[in-house]
Amino acid sequence: MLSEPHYDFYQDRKVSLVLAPFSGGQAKSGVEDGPKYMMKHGLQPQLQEMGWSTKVEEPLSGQDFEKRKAEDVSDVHGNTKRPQLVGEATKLVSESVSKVLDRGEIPVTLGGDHSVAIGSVSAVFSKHPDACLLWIDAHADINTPSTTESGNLHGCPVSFVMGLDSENTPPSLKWVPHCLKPSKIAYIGLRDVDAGEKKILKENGIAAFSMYHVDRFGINKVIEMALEAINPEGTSPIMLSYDVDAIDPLFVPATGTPVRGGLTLREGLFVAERVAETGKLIALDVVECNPELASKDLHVVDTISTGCAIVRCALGETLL
Ligand SMILES: NC(=[NH2+])NCCC[C@H](N)C(=O)O
Ligand SMILES: [Mn+2]
Ligand SMILES: [Mn+2]
Repeated sequence: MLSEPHYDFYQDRKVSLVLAPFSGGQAKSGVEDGPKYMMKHGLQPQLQEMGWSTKVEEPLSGQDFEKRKAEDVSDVHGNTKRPQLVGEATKLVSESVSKVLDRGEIPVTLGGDHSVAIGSVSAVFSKHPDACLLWIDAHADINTPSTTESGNLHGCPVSFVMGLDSENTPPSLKWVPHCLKPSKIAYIGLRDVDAGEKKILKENGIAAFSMYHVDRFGINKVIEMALEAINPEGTSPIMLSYDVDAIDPLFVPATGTPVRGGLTLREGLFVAERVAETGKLIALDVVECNPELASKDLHVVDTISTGCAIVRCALGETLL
């Protein structure tokens, strides 16, 4: 049955864009330019046009993470790469998102690679323990320091906020609160999940909807099943952590770990629209836009305009 759309979280229409130009969660350069490109594309005036008051937070300004990434090869812990950098950057992001929430605004964290979600998710769930999390991604990003094969921490954010394998947490990430319960996260768009991650998903009974489920049931049904799993009463605030590689590389080519066979552009935007319709959105991440990986200018435009469209759709562009 179709329930009436309600927009209680949109009454105030206040948003803060939290710029998180950080690439240390993976090896490639360029993903740190995501926020700059999305701002240049006009995201802020677009949101203002929609009636949102829009502030900008830059928690990483004045830091030299990119320089340190290039120079410091000794920043490793076990198999994980650059834990010191990731620990510092995500803590700054977390403090910023926390401040935004205290002001009663919706934090929109613009990555950067997906490790920045360690910061945003930890802030949101510390403040709203009753919240639930929709993770839209080709990947599960739930590797632990023990299971990660690449050592890239953008493949691990969920395990840190869940406190999995905490005995192997690098010291620099010990500040991260274990604030997310396995019953409060659902995935949509999965199609490249590591063997170790599959085991974790199964053992913890995590709601995981792959591209198979999207084809089998259709995107609307999948979103409703995902929300039913993590938010059965329909009353919880919803955080949306959106990795643009969930959408097929035909539409979003400029991203670091593209996987074919993804969501269509419309399916991808529909997820954001459907969350907007609940009126329960409290926080949003849009991550992994890497303009440097485009092989032609049009690919930059495709990728960045999709990133901006996800933000607008999640904030009700096509509904209000
Ligand atoms: N946020 C992302 N794009 N993550 C990709 C992760 C890929 C792989 N599972 C890894 O752990 O290295
Ligand atoms: Mn991904
Ligand atoms: Mn991801």
